[in-house]
Parts: sequence; C-alpha cells; structure tokens
Amino acid sequence: MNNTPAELTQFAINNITVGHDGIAIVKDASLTLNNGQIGSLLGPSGCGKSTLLRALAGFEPLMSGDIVMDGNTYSTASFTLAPEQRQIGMVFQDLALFPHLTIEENIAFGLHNWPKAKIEHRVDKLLALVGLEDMKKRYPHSLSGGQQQRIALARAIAPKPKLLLLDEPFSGLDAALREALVPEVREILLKERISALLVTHDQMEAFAIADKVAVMYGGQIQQYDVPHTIYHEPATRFVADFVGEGDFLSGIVLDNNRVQSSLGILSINKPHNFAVNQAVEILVRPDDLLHDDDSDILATIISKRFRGSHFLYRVKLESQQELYCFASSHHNHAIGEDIGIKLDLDHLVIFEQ
Ligand SMILES: Nc1ncnc2c1ncn2[C@@H]1O[C@H](COP(=O)(O)OP(=O)(O)OP(=O)(O)O)[C@@H](O)[C@H]1O
Repeated sequence: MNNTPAELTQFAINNITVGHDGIAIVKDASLTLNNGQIGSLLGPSGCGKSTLLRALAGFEPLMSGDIVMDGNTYSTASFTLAPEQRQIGMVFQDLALFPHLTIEENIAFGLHNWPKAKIEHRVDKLLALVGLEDMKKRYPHSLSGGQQQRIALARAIAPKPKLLLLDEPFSGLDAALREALVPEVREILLKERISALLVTHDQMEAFAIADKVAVMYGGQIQQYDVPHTIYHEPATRFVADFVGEGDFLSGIVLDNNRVQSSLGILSINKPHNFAVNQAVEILVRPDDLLHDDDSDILATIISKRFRGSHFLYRVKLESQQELYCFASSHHNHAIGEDIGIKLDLDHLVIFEQ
C-alpha cells in the first residue's frame, strides 16, 4: 500500500549514540515520526532525554548513527548541520520571551525575512490560534504563566518549522493549568500540522499529547509505541514499572498456554519463550484486579486512596503478596476488611523472575 504524503516518515533517528568525552549518554537510539505526528520522550531524570533532543536540534554531534529529515541528512558521526539550518523550532521550560518586546513583536521575532503584510497575517493567525488576540500590544510580564507559554509556542511555530521540540514546557506551571494547556497545545499543533517531539518525565503529559511515546532509561529507548501499547504491553520490566501503577504477581509457567499464580491458573494468549516450570512475574495493573463481592478469593485491605470516581485499594492476598485494586467509590470498605477480588486480565504481560 502506498503512503499518502501525510503518512510519510518525516524524520528518522537511526541508531544514534551521543556523548561527551567519549562517554555515551544516549546509546543506539532509534525513532521515526511521520508528518504531523507528535512524539514524546519519557523517562526519569538523567536518562538522556535532553541530550537526544539537543542532538536533534544540532547542538550535540553524534558519535555514531544518523539523523535524517525529509530525506536530508542532518547529522552523522562526521557531519552536523548547523542548528539554524534545520528548520526546527524549540520551546523550553524557561520560555524566555523577550521582555522588552510586545507580544506581537515576540511572535514576529523569527519572521524578519518575511514581507510585512505576511508577518501581520501570520501573527494575527497565531494569536487567534492560541486565543490571545486581545494581548498583542501587551508585554510578557503582564501575562499569566499559561498565557506566556502559549505565546512561546506561537513564537516557535510562527516560521512554520518542520519540527517543533518541546523540552519540559509545562513543568513551571501548576497542575491545573498544565492539565488544561496540554490538550490545547496538542490541538494547536494538529491544526498547524507541525510535527513535534516533547520531552517530559510525566507520563500523563506524554499520554495526553503524544501519538507515540519513547520510554528512555539509561540512555536507551526501551520502547517506542502508541500510549495504549506502552501501558498495556510494556516491552521491558523498566517500562512496566515506570509507566502506570502496577505490581508483579509471582507465577510458574505450566505450558505454552498457562501459568500458575496465587490467583489461580491464568492463560497466556501470546507465543512466549519461557520454559516449563520457569519462575516468572506477571504484571497486574490496578484496573486488572477488580473488587467482586461474589468472588471466592479474598484479600485484606491494607490501605486505600479515594480518587473521586473510585478507590485505589492496596490489598494483601493469602500468599502475602500485595496488589493494587480499583473499586467504584460506591464500595467504601475499611482498612483491615476482607473483600472479594477477581483478576480481569485480557492478556498477560510476563517477565523473567
Ligand atoms: N555537557 C555534558 N557533559 C557531561 N555530561 C553531561 C553533559 N550534559 C549532560 N550530561 C550527563 O548526561 C546525562 C543525561 O543528561 P540529560 O540532561 O540528557 O538527561 P535528562 O533525561 O534530560 O534529564 P532531566 O530530566 O533531569 O533533564 C546526565 O547524567 C548528565 O549529567
């Protein structure tokens, strides 16, 4: 099947290693993004997210691998195209709007080569896009943090970059503002059809904005996939641990299709390479373990958290294993109480013990 232009791979990072003084920080990382797609680099502090982003922007040379944008080579081990020639926009946490320029002057900053009428049109369009038409004559200090971040975004996308890089752009904002702004930024990028790569250590942010998420650890991309797959089918033990809440239930592989656990025999519905009798760990998310009054399996509540629509219970099984369990907030049980539980796994995620 032929790709339509919108589906073509726009940029590809192929097996890049980036480092300082011969020491690799980003190791053998690969990812691709299609036209108009939004990707996210998600990982703990120090895993190499910013270094990868800086390599993409042309601020870090490669030790090996290459970066290709729209068929043009941007970086190899022996060549680094200058940042200003890459048509890559950037938005950082400390947004650094120019304080002595008005909002419209800030947005027009990267458009100095454009004809005047086109600049005005572009600035007005972007102000409308970020919902701040009335603010064009104001100065940055008179805007709230969220408004400033929208202007920083408008300024970065004004010259129509091929790719926008966002490095923790929401981390200086409070949680409520962040929650409102993240989907808004996604809408703006989709409307402008600009591909973007967002660096974050916040999985909810990554899931809310990105079509595809790269989970990084120790300089390596452990998995690169759509958010649903990252959450439900983590490729490594690290991804399973880092993304979402979850526990690991001990089990013993019985055969190709079954594993014995303290919650009974569970079916394995995917081919696997585990040996019979091998000890394994089964990922159990809180939404995989349901409270069920009719279940014969009882577990003791050892802690609980009220989350509005539901409770997140921590329960202890007879085997002494502890797991998280979701229950509707209509089921308000006390700590120490025994409740019926049942596993509701539609597929098993299993790792070596
Ligand atoms: N110029 C440099 N020289 C030597 N080491 C560096 C340099 N820049 C970064 N590092 C190291 O590389 C590692 C990865 O840093 P990087 O900033 O890419 O991580 P990160 O995932 O973006 O972290 P954070 O979320 O804390 O910003 C860190 O251990 C850091 O100390």
